[in-house]
Amino acid sequence: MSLLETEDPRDHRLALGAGGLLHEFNEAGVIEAADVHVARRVTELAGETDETVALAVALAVRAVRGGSVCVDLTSVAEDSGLPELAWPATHAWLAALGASPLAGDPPVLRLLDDRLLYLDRYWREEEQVCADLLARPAPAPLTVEEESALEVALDRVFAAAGYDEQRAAARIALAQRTTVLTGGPGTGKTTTVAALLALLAEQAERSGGATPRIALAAPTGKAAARLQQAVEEEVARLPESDRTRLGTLTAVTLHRLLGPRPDTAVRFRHHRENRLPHDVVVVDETSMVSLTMMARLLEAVRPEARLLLVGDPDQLASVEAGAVLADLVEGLGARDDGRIAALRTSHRFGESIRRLAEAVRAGDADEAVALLEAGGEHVAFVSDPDPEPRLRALLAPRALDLVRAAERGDVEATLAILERQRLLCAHREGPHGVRHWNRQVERWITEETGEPIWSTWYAGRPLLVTANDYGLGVHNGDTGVVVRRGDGVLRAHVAGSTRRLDLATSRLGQAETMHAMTIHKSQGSQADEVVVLLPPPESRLLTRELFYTAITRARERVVVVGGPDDVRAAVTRRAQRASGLRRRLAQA
Ligand SMILES: Nc1ncnc2c1ncn2[C@@H]1O[C@H](COP(=O)(O)OP(=O)(O)OP(=O)(O)O)[C@@H](O)[C@H]1O
Repeated sequence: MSLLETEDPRDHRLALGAGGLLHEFNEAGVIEAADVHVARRVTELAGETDETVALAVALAVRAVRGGSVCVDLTSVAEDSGLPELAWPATHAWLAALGASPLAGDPPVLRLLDDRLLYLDRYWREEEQVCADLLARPAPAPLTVEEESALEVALDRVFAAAGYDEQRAAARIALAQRTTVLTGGPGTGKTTTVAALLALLAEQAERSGGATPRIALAAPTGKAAARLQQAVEEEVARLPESDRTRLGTLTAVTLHRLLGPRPDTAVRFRHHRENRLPHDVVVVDETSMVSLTMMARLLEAVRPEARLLLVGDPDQLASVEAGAVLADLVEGLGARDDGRIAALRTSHRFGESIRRLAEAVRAGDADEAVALLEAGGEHVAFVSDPDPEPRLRALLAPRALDLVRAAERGDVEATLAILERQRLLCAHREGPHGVRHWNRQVERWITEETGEPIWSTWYAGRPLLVTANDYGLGVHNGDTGVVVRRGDGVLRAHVAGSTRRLDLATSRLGQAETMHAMTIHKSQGSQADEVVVLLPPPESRLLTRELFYTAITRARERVVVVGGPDDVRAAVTRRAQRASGLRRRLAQA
């Protein structure tokens, strides 16, 4: 079977008129029409006639589409699953690339280590991220008095027993300008952040400085809202002196922090010449940050500001190219001058969810299947050949509760019901996809209420915002629900990153129904119960990172729907992303 299943000669993924190597690789499904077009255009403009170079350009473009920032020319034939194609010999290929005008000045293509081929933009972004990170100066070591004051302060902010791991993480973070704080769900990352902010505020006060300006940010509106709520809860547990020092903290999206510009989506108001004013910048859910966004963030943060990058490197990487958090953990972790602050003990999950997540993270398929089959209060496995009846029993009651509360006009109740459960799918389309299951849930609602759903907008329709609209104050990833107002009019209530919004349905341009959502879109959010619908083993989307991300969205219970083979395939397949960042960071 070819990679893109391009048996149909009219397939849009086949480039018309492509000849030679490009044609062969396009037809085999390794590259798509768009890759071919870019490769032909770029080589034509440069006067490059070597078709192995054109193929390399097409592969570099394809790599970015797949989330990698570069392509490894030494392994691409093997990785493609089609080594029998006419792949150029690596040595000759590298020589052709080295001699190509595309590698000239200004370069279009860049090679790292005679192995990794980049489009220039990503090469430069990687280089910049590496240079900016390593250029951040270490803070001055603490004096003896400061050390003993810190001990007292640590005893205060981590007053109870059982916080040794977090204490150690806070100490690492205080000794560095940039800290990567990692940990799975519920390992106390936010608790550590709150304590650390209190320690920094106290240090500033002790040294006679002003209260530090703190920025809290996350890649999506939903993640920012969660961050804000979690930090508020953890700050509320601190002694009054610390609470007073910290004041009110507000979390925003990274886009908002950097200042969006109407003319471009990849540049911001804050940059190297107009830095962010903050003394401390905390970024949560860093696994979702792309290479481009990390480059923009690092050039905007003042070199002497504290930067705390928080996240779980085992989760899915960003939608756009890069696997920055995992690269930072490995790259900085390999250096003598940068320490990763890692939290490992979960304080929130029921033991069974934690063990399942750990088995998946570690790639232990037997253990994952055994835990699912054993089941329990917090974990359930639906492996029936036709799961629909069990899914209906699981999902229809919540959907109906939503409709009833929305018809009553009870906004608080509908938004709370929304948080109770999520149906997560790997795909958008097909029998295991979001679209199919959204329709299915709507069908169940109709069957149970006897009232057909005629319109896109109905009371109890759960919403997922799919684009930022700064005018309205809604962000991609915000969730909401349609509620009937007292006068009968339907209104869209969206839980935005900083506030609730009550909008006319006609104003909410880009929103989808959210009875089901993709695992990718669920990143950065959680629900009490998560129902994960696994696609069949051959699905290329089904990876360990995807499955781990889905499971760890659950606060109290996870239901996995699929067969043992689907689970095994998910645990075994890795989401590989090519990048040179970890190598650059480790060796610079
Ligand atoms: N050392 C500890 N002992 C007991 N409970 C703790 C400890 N650390 C944190 N907690 C509690 O565990 C819960 C999870 O902590 P926290 O929110 O800080 O984790 P997190 O890593 O930020 O989670 P997530 O990434 O899932 O949001 C919170 O209710 C917190 O109060």
